Amino acid sequence: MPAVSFQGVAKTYQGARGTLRALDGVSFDIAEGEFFGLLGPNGAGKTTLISVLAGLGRATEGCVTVMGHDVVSDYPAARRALGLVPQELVFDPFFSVRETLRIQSGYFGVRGNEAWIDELLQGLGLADKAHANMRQLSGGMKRRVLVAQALVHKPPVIVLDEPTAGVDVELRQTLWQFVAQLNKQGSTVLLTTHYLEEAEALCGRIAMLKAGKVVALDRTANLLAAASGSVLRFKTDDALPPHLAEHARITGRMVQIRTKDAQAVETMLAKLREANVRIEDLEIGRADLEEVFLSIMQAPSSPRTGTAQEVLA
Ligand SMILES: Nc1ncnc2c1ncn2[C@@H]1O[C@H](COP(=O)(O)OP(=O)(O)OP(=O)(O)O)[C@@H](O)[C@H]1O
Repeated sequence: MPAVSFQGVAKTYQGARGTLRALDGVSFDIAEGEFFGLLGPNGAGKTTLISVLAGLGRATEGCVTVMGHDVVSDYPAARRALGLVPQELVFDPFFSVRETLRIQSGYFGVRGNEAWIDELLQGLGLADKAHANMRQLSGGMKRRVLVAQALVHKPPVIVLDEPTAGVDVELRQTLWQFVAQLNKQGSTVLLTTHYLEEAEALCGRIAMLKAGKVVALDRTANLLAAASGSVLRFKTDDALPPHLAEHARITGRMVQIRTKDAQAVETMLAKLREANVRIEDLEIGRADLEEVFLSIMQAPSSPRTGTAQEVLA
């Protein structure tokens, strides 16, 4: 039995400009114990898919289960199997951290879990904040409480919706250490993030969504291996001519250009010289997940799974 199963999931919204298909036939399974990444640009449908999974929104078509429980017909069991760390920070400001966690436990009918609450506070670096009122906490600390709150009932499936958006390096490390440990102990993790280096480091398998459709789904290692070729990285103060700039990823002075092979590197360097682009700190490296992601997102839309090679060719 998969930990999570999406079968033919579609979701439409009625807007001023007609019907929007936010999810369009999404089907995939996440096995028990996987650390699974769900990636996609803004508006791809990630949050919509997670809302359907957590029973916060209904799919227009299709079927979703968590640990075998249908999220509509068997909602309480499906919801209990899930620990959702939402994007937004919403708390009652008058309770302390420990009270907040006790109340959440009560919501799931869990009692006598003080030892686990202590473990959560410890693991998330909140031990000295147990008695602090929620309104006294910084944004980063509140986010830690949000994670603890999602885990009070020891759910077998943990869903993290962009948990590190705008949080500092220390919290990211605490969070990933803690979640990685839970995953090692058997928890299934579904993560959405815009930080592709996090997804590359943590996720065993990744699905990429684009305009409501799954456009890539494979083991992270296979996605990276399929991105054969190299990336030319250098710095420059000069503007690239448009015919070169359109193939480049430019971040300030840093330029990255994907090339197929060694011959293509030579050709690209010759073209840069010809265009009088002075380059500094030249490096030739392997494509990372960000490169893979961008090539897949730029490819013409047609759903493909397990065939990133074709998408990138
Ligand atoms: N309640 C709603 N009513 C109408 N349209 C909506 C609603 N919620 C989401 N949408 C639309 O559905 C599409 C998918 O949105 P969604 O929030 O799921 O994307 P996302 O992948 O989570 O994006 P982001 O990375 O920005 O969080 C978008 O076009 C969005 O504008």
